[in-house]
Amino acid sequence: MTDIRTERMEKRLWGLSVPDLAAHPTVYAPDLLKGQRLLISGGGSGMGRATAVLAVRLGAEVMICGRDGEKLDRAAEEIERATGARILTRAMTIRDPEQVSAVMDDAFDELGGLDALVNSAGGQFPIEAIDLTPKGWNAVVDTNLNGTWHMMQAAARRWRDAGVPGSIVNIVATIDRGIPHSAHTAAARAGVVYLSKSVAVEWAPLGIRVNALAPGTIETEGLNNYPPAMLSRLGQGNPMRRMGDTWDIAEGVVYLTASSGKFVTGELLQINGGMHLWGTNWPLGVPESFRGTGG
Ligand SMILES: CCC/C=C/C(=O)SCCNC(=O)CCNC(=O)[C@H](O)C(C)(C)COP(=O)([O-])OP(=O)([O-])OC[C@H]1O[C@@H](n2cnc3c(N)ncnc32)[C@H](O)[C@@H]1OP(=O)([O-])[O-]
Ligand SMILES: NC(=O)C1=CN([C@@H]2O[C@H](COP(=O)(O)OP(=O)(O)OC[C@H]3O[C@@H](n4cnc5c(N)ncnc54)[C@H](OP(=O)(O)O)[C@@H]3O)[C@@H](O)[C@H]2O)C=CC1
Repeated sequence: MTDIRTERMEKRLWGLSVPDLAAHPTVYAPDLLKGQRLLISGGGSGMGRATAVLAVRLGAEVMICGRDGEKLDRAAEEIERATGARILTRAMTIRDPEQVSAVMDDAFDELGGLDALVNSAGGQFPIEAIDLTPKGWNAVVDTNLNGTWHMMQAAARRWRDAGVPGSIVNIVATIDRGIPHSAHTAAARAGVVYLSKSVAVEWAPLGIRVNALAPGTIETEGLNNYPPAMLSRLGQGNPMRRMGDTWDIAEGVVYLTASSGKFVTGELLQINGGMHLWGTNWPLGVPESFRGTGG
């Protein structure tokens, strides 16, 4: 690890900044998304913000939403400064269907329609499943499963009513071997994956494609929600033995939404260094019974 990276990690400045993202090389042609309109939940930080930067760099118009209006405005200002592109922001929670409906109306009105919805809003807290309270369980399931569903259905209804196609990408998590110490989110994300596969079939006649993207451990400020014990082992929980970056995810989202993905629906794209095959994170530390077993 370089000294600069160590310093950034110690200051808990995870991941690529907006200027980094604005200058990052991309495999895509500059006008790939010209004329496309995207709504990105959780677009004020992390993977959602990286996707917003890549999308505007490729010519798209973007609205980002999340709970913290100041965070969204800060992201929009940084993006304008770094790329010259103006994006729209809306403070809301995906957990409230009425707020979801309002943001979707705004996106369709103010962007003049919508081509793609990217659901990057979500999160959880590490806990041993046996200690979960009903309130904690409900908070995580309501955010990650119900909230994502409200967004998906609200977009799909408007595409159906307008008789136009659309595309949805749901950012989930690597769930193939469960997520010990995060069973609540594993359950919710598994729900989103199979929800996505189900409506990919139901909505194909409407011209709506629905895909999921499973990130592994990705360097974002979201990691500040985790205990230092986990942070010191970050990146070891996959066969590539490193973290991914938000550009890995942003380019994956664009692959699925752009014409490159026009024959892809109901898919789960894993961008995780092979984490679905080997490795665990144990956010609260490796339990005694699993020590020395190689993850
Ligand atoms: C997994 C692999 C790596 C993944 C990395 C990432 O995803 S990076 C991205 C990560 N980014 C994020 O995760 C950011 C987004 N995450 C969030 O916004 C929240 O974590 C949330 C969605 C889970 C809760 O939303 P909310 O506003 O409804 O929450 P609230 O605060 O009102 O709590 C409701 C109840 O939940 C419980 N409880 C909560 N925290 C803890 C805890 N630490 N400990 C124990 N329990 C906890 C508690 O029961 C609480 O009720 P109480 O006892 O207070 O009456
Ligand atoms: N980083 C990683 O290693 C991994 C991340 N993930 C998941 O990927 C997604 C993106 O994460 P990442 O970019 O790392 O983390 P961030 O915490 O940076 O992004 C999550 C975003 O979701 C928004 N959000 C959370 N709850 C709500 C809500 N109820 N309504 C609207 N917006 C909400 C947050 O904004 P605000 O606080 O303003 O609402 C935040 O911008 C999340 O679902 C995350 O859990 C999955 C596996 C690994």
